[in-house]
Amino acid sequence: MTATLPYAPRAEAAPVEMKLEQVSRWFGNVVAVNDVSMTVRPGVTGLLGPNGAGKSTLIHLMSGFLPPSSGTVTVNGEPTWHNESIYRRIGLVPEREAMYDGVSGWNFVLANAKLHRLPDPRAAAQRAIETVDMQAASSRDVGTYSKGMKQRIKMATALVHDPDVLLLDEPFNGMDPRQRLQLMDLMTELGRSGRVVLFSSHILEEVEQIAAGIEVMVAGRHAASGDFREIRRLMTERPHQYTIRSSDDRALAAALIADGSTSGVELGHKTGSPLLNVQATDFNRFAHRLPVFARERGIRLYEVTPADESLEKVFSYLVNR
Ligand SMILES: Nc1ncnc2c1ncn2[C@@H]1O[C@H](COP(=O)(O)OP(=O)(O)OP(=O)(O)O)[C@@H](O)[C@H]1O
Repeated sequence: MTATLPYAPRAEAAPVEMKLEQVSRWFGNVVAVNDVSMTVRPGVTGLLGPNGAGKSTLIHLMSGFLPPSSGTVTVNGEPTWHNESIYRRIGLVPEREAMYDGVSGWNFVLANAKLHRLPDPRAAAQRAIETVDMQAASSRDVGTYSKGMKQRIKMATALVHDPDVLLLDEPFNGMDPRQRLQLMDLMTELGRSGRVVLFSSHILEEVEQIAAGIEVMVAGRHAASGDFREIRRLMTERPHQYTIRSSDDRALAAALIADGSTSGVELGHKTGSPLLNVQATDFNRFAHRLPVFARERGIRLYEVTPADESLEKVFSYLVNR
């Protein structure tokens, strides 16, 4: 993908702003998005959340292709739902999309340029294809593309009309490391040029690499918002559960209770062998004190395992704070 962007920067005096106000969306009894309010500004924003959190639904609501059950989504004050003038300002890269296997990449992008009724659809398609570095393969049928190539052609389709807002649903899925870096560069450039670039992911490290702002979604709700330092802090400051096996669990338990870096210590058994379940409230202190206690008391630590490190648990903590 090209390092220099062939698209003009947006005027700083009138920044693009996407606003969600108390947006909910339900499907029958399922509440996919629950009372979400947020403002997304120019630059790269990561929408982080576990599977099923409502990220795809939120992106479709933002794009104007899905109506909110309640609340509003606006771009600079104009509602996105069913608004043709706004469609020209938004580009969407969906996660799953039935692509016509028998159509060439070129024709796929060109068809979208025509749908947008661009004055010179061929020039627009050419520019978008060059931007994602797909010139060499553009005459081949989409059915012969790798997942990463399909992703790039979808990106070209979303860019063809030079949108102010680019929404990408899990864009790095199926990409190799080189393609991933190229896409990250392109997204960063688009963000720098004054565009709103929002992408979803369930991988914190991926989001941290390029997103200036992170919005966290869990179970349909907007759970947290901030830069990656704030989100990291929220995640490390939460109580941590550990399973410990040692040569003297009882003595270790007594020392930990007396110390105050834990809120719960419990002796237990798993598959016949004794263990200690610990809830550490002050993670840094606990990590520092545990080996000191063991050494002072001549206790051997056989195993210290985090019991709740799955991303789902971390996310659910953020929501239930
Ligand atoms: N068209 C639909 N009909 C019924 N339920 C839906 C529909 N779309 C989404 N849902 C439900 O809404 C919830 C949120 O789904 P959504 O796809 O938005 O989450 P997600 O965070 O994007 O997850 P994933 O990363 O797995 O796609 C899920 O419980 C899902 O089953």
